Amino acid sequence: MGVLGKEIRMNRLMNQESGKLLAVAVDQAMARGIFEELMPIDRKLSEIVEGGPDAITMHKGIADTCFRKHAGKAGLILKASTFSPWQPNYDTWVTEVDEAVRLGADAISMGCIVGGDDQPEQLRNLGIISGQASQNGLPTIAHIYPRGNQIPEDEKGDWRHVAYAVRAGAELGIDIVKTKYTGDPDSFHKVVSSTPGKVVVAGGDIGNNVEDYFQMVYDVVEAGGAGITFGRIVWNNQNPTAIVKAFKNIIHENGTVNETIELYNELINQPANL
Ligand SMILES: O=C[C@H](O)COP(=O)(O)O
Repeated sequence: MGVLGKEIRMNRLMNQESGKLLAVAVDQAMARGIFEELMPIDRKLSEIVEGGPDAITMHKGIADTCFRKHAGKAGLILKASTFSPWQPNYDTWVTEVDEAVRLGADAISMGCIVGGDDQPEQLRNLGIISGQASQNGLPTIAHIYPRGNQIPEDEKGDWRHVAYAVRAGAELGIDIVKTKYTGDPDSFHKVVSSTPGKVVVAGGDIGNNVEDYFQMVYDVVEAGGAGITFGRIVWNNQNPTAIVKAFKNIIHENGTVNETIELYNELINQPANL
């Protein structure tokens, strides 16, 4: 039998009706550099929470200073590592499990890049954090991507490498693995089938239009994915509340892409009720 604390937190994290996860990540400023849209973090967080995500991923300082007023409205996923604009393929520890527990986190997350020279150390870190988190009843989430320097550029989207990444996370006892979408439901189904763990996807850079993202999320769920942890596509949107509600319609309410486009068009010009 598992640890009760972990089961309670997992049930808080995953939507009880759909069994899926809609998380939003606001941890990018330290990892990727300055984004003007993410600088007013207090207001952004309020707009995101207003949309009703299951959880928000952030670093400890932002949690401590900005998350208090949202406690109980959305789950907290504490990010325990970061890469940087100058070391984009190396995630280093920035906190540990005891601090996540003190901050009231529902889960702890760590990044890990596979397929590169630093893979051994990053997998070791993932194995350590999953063991420590388990002992403390805390679920773990890995942000794990096959983008290391040993993988040729044109192979980084290959489903086999993505499957390797998610399987490595599951082998190390990670509860939820977040990775990149492989671009089509068939290959993503193979990824999901390669692991006993839950697989969610990141959003990536803004570039596609929102309709493409609705289709992507629909396909992820159809292929057996457990949901999303999206960052830029949510907080770069002119109305983060509206886009979170739209993604909810697909992930938790089985909405079609067309229904979701209609809903989004209704919501996009409504100001958030902050
Ligand atoms: O922690 C952040 C995740 O990678 C999701 O962010 P993204 O959707 O901007 O890629």
